[in-house]
Formats: sequence, structure tokens, C-alpha cells
Amino acid sequence: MVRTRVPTPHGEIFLHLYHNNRDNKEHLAIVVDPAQLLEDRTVTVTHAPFIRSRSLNAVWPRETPVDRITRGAYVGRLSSQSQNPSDPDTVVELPGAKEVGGAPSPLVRIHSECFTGETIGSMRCDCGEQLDEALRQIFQSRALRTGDGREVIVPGRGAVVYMRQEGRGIGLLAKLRAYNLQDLGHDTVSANLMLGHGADERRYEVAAAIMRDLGLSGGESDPQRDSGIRLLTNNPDKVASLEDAGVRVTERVPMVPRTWRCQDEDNYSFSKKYLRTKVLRMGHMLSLPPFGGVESMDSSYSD
Ligand SMILES: Nc1nc2c(ncn2[C@@H]2O[C@H](COP(=O)(O)OP(=O)(O)OP(=O)(O)O)[C@@H](O)[C@H]2O)c(=O)[nH]1
Repeated sequence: MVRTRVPTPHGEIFLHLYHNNRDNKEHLAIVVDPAQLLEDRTVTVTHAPFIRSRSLNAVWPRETPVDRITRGAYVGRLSSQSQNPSDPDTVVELPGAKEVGGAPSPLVRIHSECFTGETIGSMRCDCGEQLDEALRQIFQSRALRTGDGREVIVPGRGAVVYMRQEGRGIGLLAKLRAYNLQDLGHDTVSANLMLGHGADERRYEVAAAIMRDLGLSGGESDPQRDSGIRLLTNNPDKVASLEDAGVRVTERVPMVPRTWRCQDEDNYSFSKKYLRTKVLRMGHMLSLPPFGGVESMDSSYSD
């Protein structure tokens, strides 16, 4: 596993790159945890547990300090406290302030690769905006009240686990073929089935393993410190598959498409069939907007 640090307009994020023995892909975790950057000691923010990779921090047999630095395990800039995943419970303190409780659980998005939506801005789907919106929400700070009545701003924290599962797992070439079938009038589910694929071929065991490695599975040995995660998704299969794989999801946070939030009917026309298919054929947990009319759905193919 390799980690690197990336400054962004929002702040800094850590990229963790994972290899695995299930598929031949390099999956990513995009980790937002301000505790990792904490150097200003006028405000002490510690979290329980830290979003910290177990496999990265483990010392490998016979590795030299240089080996550790190149694979990203060098953590010299961090405090000894923030390196220790068994630190005590979340405490947010200002000098003289009492303890602050109720810091929210980390916010996590399991995001599937979409070259067309994320890289070239295709409006056939909402994948690009979902990635941006997930990071925006993860970075979002919260105000909490201290025991002595003051407000403390707690920086947002969480992760995007970025899975290389292009086209719901069928790959880019098959997805482009599916687009051609969609242009002939079929919806996303039928197009996949006509190509001999499943409606959704994604699996989530590798994502769950990455979350376990980051301490985000809710499987901490001490239940007092185990806050579980809040998961950003509308997809019931994703929630069920992660829970089956041992991840404790304490809250599902919906992702409402931008065109629905902004009642942007013009741009909704590009993704209308895609979004309606998610709700009507894939069971995504969203209420359709009261505008945009009705697009005919395929019924000739079923799972
Ligand atoms: N096969 C196929 N895949 C698509 C299409 N459009 C986007 N995708 C892929 O769909 C995946 C995103 O999945 P979605 O079903 O949109 O959303 P989700 O991740 O299941 O659910 P949320 O967590 O609620 O966003 C990415 O891998 C995209 O590449 C399409 O028309 N056909």
C-alpha cells in the first residue's frame, strides 16, 4: 500500500493506494482527517478512532527507513499521539474549555469509477457531481458546544473509497456499448443485460477490507470507541453488501442529484432516464422530483 499527500482547494487529503488479491485493480482511499495534520497545539482535536491505515503503519520485516518513506508509511510530521490508534475517546478542547462530546461519525462514500462522468464531464450520469459533492460534505465542519457553553468548530472527516469498478463493474468498453443501446431507447439496466452482463456487477468485499484497514468498518475491539460510519449513498445494495461484509453503517446520508435540488429541468433532461432507472428499476432510495415528466422505462428485461 502506498500513501501520498495532496493539497487541494478544500484542504489536504491523503491518497492511499491499495493492491489486493481479488482483482487486478488499484483501488483508492481518499482520506480526510485533519487530526493527521495537527501541529497547532492551541486547539487540540483528537478523534477516536483516527482514520489511519493499519497495513500502512505496520512495520514490515526487514524494511529500511527509506523503504518505509517510499511506501508512504513515514509519519514523522505527525505527533506521537495522532499515530496511536488506541488513543482515548474524541475530545475537542480549547484552553480552559471542558470536553466536547457528540462529534459525528466519519462520513464515507464508496464511489465507483466513471471515466465519462468524472473526467470528461458527461451529463448522462451524475457520477462526477457525486464525487465532488461527497468530498464537499466530508470536508464540511460542524459546530459543537463545549461543557462550559462555548462553540467549537470541528473539522469534517471521513473518506471516499474510490473503487475501480467502471460501468458498475462491466468496464469502460462495455459501458460505451451500453450507451449505444441507450441511444436506441433502452435504459441502463436493459442495456447491460442485452450485452450479457448483470445489471450491476460490483462487489464490495474489497471496499470493506479497505475500510477495515482504515479503522472505518466499525469493528473496533472496544465498543465504547466504535462509532460506526455514516454512508453517503442512495443504493440499498451498497448498504446491504457492506453490512454483510461486516461494516457498521449507523446512518445512510442520501445524495440528491444537483438537477433535482436546483430544479434544473433543462440539464435534468440529459440524465433523466438514467436517474429514473436507478429509482424505478434499481430501488435507489430517492423520491422522484415533481418535474421532468415521465420517461418510458424498459420492462422487457429483468434481472
Ligand atoms: N453500465 C453502466 N454503468 C454506468 C452508466 N452510467 C454510469 N455508470 C457507472 O455507474 C457507477 C455508479 O453507480 P450508480 O448506480 O450511478 O450509483 P451507485 O454508486 O450505485 O449509488 P449511489 O451510492 O447512490 O451513488 C459507476 O461505475 C459508473 O461508471 C451506464 O449508463 N451504464
